Amino acid sequence: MGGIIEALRLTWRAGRLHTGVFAVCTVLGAVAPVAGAWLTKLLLDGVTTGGGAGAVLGPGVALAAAGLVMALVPHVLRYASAETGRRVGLLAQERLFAVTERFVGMARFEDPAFLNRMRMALQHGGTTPGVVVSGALSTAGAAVTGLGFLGSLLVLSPWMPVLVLASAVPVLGLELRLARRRAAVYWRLSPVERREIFFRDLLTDAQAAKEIRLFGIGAHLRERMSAQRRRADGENRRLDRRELGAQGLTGMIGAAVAGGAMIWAVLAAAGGRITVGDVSLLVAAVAGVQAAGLAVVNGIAQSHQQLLLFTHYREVLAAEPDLPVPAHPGKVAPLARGIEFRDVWFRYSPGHPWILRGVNLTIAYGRTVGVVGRNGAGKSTLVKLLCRMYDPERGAILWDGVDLRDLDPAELRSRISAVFQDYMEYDLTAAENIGLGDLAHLGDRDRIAAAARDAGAHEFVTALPDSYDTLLSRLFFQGDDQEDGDTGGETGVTLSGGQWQRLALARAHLRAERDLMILDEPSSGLDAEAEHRIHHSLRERRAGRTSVLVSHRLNTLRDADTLVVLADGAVAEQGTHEELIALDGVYAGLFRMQAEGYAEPPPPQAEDLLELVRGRFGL
Ligand SMILES: Nc1ncnc2c1ncn2[C@@H]1O[C@H](COP(=O)(O)OP(=O)(O)OP(=O)(O)O)[C@@H](O)[C@H]1O
Repeated sequence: MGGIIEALRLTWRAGRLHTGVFAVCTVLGAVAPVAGAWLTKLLLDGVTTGGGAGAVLGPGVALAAAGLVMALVPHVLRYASAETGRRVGLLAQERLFAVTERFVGMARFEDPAFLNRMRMALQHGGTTPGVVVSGALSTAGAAVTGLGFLGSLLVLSPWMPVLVLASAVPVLGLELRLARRRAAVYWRLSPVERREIFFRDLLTDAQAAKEIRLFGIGAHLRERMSAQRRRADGENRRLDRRELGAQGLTGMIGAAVAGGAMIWAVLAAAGGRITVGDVSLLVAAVAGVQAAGLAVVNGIAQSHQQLLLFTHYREVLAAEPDLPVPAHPGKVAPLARGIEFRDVWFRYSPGHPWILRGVNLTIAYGRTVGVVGRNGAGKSTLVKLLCRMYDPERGAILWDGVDLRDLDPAELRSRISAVFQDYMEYDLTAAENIGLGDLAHLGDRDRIAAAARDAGAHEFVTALPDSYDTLLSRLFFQGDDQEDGDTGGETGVTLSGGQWQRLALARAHLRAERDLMILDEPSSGLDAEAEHRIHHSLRERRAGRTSVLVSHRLNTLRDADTLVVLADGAVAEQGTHEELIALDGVYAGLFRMQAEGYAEPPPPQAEDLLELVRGRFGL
């Protein structure tokens, strides 16, 4: 019931005028057929009883008017219904995405069950209200038509309406069962369809195209995509067959009732018990009641099915926050003392292994902390916890002594600038790619260019065809949003990996005056010269600022105030570069290994080369 009320409320909010037009047209469309049948009877009786022109003129004109209404109403109804659908769809989508923005952390976006529900909510949240409203209105309209015809039948024979109504009861039961089954199948198929979409996107993705071609996995992926489709088709086919059987049965019941009524009417007319007009009325009434009954049943069944699917939309809207936020969170003051990890334990879910097992770490105000560790040691996890994308399971992270959980997450993030390891590449212009780092400066070209200069991006951006206005995408046409979608135009350009990374850095630089700068592998894709230049500018910008740097290139972290080595979920070593080298532990080992790797190898001897060639060609 709550679902119906919410669906109706959503429709009303989306467009009162269209909902009103919808209702009025439904009533007109419902009354017109009954009026038409009665007017036809009056007309025929007027002709057969020889009442003259006066007896047929009135019903004739009224019949023409009813015909006009019946001709116009479906078109207006279709428009009102489509417009209501569009408005409700937009409103429902906006509400859904507003809810996802309220999720403070990332866990929801990594939860397959939630993603399934979200997909169902997106698919049905916008359509259900329209279907329910049109279902309710057309059910009400059909009920009016049906009652009108039932009354007409009652005038002709008392048992006829009972017979016709009785034949509708099993139909309703069957349709409701089918509706429930269909809703259950949709839910069951949601992950299957998400997988199919995944393979479909992969097969048309420019980034994936290289590997797909080189590894020759196109047919394999296509088969996996088709397998998902076949599975969904199989379930839908079974359902359609059930529906076919059920509807075939109900159709036969309806035809038998209509045929019986017709025979009775013809015999009654032959016996002189009813007039020719009565026969016409009876035929129209039986067909009308049956059509109305079917419309009522379909309306109820469809609304029932849609309301079952609508529960996903309601559940997403009612979803609890993923991370608790106090009703009156504390203000986030500018960082003055520092950030402290106090015995932080973290795993991604109770089913996942512990990633951090009691991390104790202080990031003092104005200092740079470099974080080092092997792949999977938990460095990026630490960074995400620092931005409160997740909460520690035990222990706490303190901002000047205040637990992050007691602070307003949006305010906390407004004090942080970051380049994540998996930074975004937005299919937008170069200026927007940088400007998104600080929306307040999205239109400030000077600041954007300054941030680009600091990140070593200005030169290549100004060399692009439209400089900062160049669209960095091969998915859309330049200026796509102003032109017709398929008229073509200039395609955008795409950047190299290192160039994208510089843009991500520029985005972070745009908000560089924030209290904390986090750089997770900011130079992994840069050439040696760019890396050198960028680290030089980072060093200058970082001076006196609090920053956390994560990198596997240990020489870029050498001058950090503190180096922290993460191993086995905890801080294994901590100190300056010199202290850790003197300690001769994990860091010293890693540093030596890299230094040796960078050292010039001895020139190969002729004998070595010969050996290599022999080995390669099996000589
Ligand atoms: N969203 C996630 N859900 C579940 N496990 C995750 C998630 N993200 C990371 N992990 C796991 O957490 C561990 C630590 O990952 P993390 O990305 O923090 O490591 P890292 O030290 O940054 O590694 P790298 O040097 O390779 O970047 C890994 O074992 C990884 O599989």
